[in-house]
Amino acid sequence: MQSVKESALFRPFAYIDGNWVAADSGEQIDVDNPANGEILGRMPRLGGAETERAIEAAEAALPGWRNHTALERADILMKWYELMLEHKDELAAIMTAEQGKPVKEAAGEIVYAASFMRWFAEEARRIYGDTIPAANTRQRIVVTKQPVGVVGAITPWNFPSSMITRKAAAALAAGCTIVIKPASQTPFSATALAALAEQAGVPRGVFNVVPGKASEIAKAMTDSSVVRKVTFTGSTEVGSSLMANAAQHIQKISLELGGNAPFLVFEDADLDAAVEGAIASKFRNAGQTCVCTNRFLVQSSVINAFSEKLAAAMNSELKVGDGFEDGVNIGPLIDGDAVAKVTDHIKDATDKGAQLLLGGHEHSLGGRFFSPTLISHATPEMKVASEETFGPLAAVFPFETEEEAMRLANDTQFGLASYFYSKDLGRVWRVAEALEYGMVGINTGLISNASAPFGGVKASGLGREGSKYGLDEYLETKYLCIDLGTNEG
Ligand SMILES: NC(=O)C1=CN([C@@H]2O[C@H](COP(=O)(O)OP(=O)(O)OC[C@H]3O[C@@H](n4cnc5c(N)ncnc54)[C@H](OP(=O)(O)O)[C@@H]3O)[C@@H](O)[C@H]2O)C=CC1
Ligand SMILES: O=C(O)[C@H](O)CS(=O)(=O)O
Repeated sequence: MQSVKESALFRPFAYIDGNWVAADSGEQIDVDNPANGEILGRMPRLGGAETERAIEAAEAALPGWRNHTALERADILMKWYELMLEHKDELAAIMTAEQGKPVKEAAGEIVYAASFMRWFAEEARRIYGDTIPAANTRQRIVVTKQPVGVVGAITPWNFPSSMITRKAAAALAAGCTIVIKPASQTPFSATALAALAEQAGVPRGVFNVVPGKASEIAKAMTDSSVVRKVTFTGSTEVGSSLMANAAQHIQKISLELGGNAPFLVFEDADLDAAVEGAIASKFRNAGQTCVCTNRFLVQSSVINAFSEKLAAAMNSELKVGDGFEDGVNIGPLIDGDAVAKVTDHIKDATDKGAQLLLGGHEHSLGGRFFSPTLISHATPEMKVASEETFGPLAAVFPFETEEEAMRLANDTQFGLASYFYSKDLGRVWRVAEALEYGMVGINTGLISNASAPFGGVKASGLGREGSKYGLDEYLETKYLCIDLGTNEG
């Protein structure tokens, strides 16, 4: 396989108004490979001035883009979709090199990322309005939908492609233009998408990528009255700050933030299915997803059987290593801070009485590799109960009754994803309705897809991405009141 850097999609430049540019200051970001710490490449480190220029370009491109027909926008998104699939392996290799996830998983993310292009290409042609019966014969009431305008987006490192397309595809389908700041640890996946946007015929200025100084770029976005919508995926603390700053110009805002997902196993669950779902929901991206299970809550009568089955599955199914190595399904964590956080959560739990059943330490490969870890006898006093680990740590907490399970599951500031296994129909409805989360996986550990509304409540964010609801985030509703006058002569 050719070196990642030899790919025509490997673009060490920002992308503004259809031009590939460096930073005004000449500054660059060193982007390393999490598997070995080697510098993969350097990306321009842009600041506020360049971001303002990108916003101007997006503003200039807006009339032309919003005046394309929905079919024309849909066709361009479909071309972009086809190009992503055509270049799936190149895009996956770039992602594995900068983010670390196993290349098969990276290819899966490219397919997932592309699915948002297809989904919103289809939705673009179904942006409907209403006519509403007026209270008198002179008037006609009409409701239309129009694009909000220029969008500012900031995206995370853990899904470097799909977190961009989940926003950009919806924005462009609605007729908006967009300026995107990718995570500094994974900017090459973003500029690779820009290279394909060009080939797909996305007009200059419609899709812009500004890697660089997060605070400065974000400030340029929220200080601008031209930017009418800010959309963010990342930590709750950053999301909260963006929401406050978006108030300056009453910008619409969407936030996909942190999580603390419970995974409940009731006594009537299919334990083998629950273990399969546990592996899927806990260890995807080495546990570095906001919808990963953070707490396994297991009814006492089945906790030993579940824990033994989960330990056996982790032992036999999980292989740690470089994401380019065949058979590896647990890559390195993104950086040293991530390793330190997992280590801290494990030590805190065992110091407070948790029992270590598997792993518990950095992997023998060293660096950012971490052994998948299982602990039992976890309690609410432990950090892992209230903080998002964002790594390969499975913590098992016992409960006795359904009521106790609900109390434990909802005892968190977060409300993004949740999961539970039960075959009792009455319990399925009671628990699904009682869980205070935006998303509930029932007898499954994998819930993410473009046709469903992804998002959370409480400290996990605002708004939904994907599904028909994801398009509404980029539309304004306009009410037309038409007076036909009298019909006397
Ligand atoms: N709900 C969801 O889908 C997701 C939620 N998350 C949550 O985010 C956390 C980990 O992800 P992580 O990427 O580290 O989160 P961060 O919030 O640190 O980073 C996310 C993005 O925000 C940028 N950023 C950092 N500081 C600021 C700032 N002060 N103003 C504006 N933008 C800023 C980053 O830029 P730079 O890289 O240059 O620092 C990056 O592009 C976890 O809590 C996780 O749960 C993460 C991914 C998805
Ligand atoms: O950032 C994330 O964690 C993603 O939203 C998770 S998913 O959409 O791939 O499930």
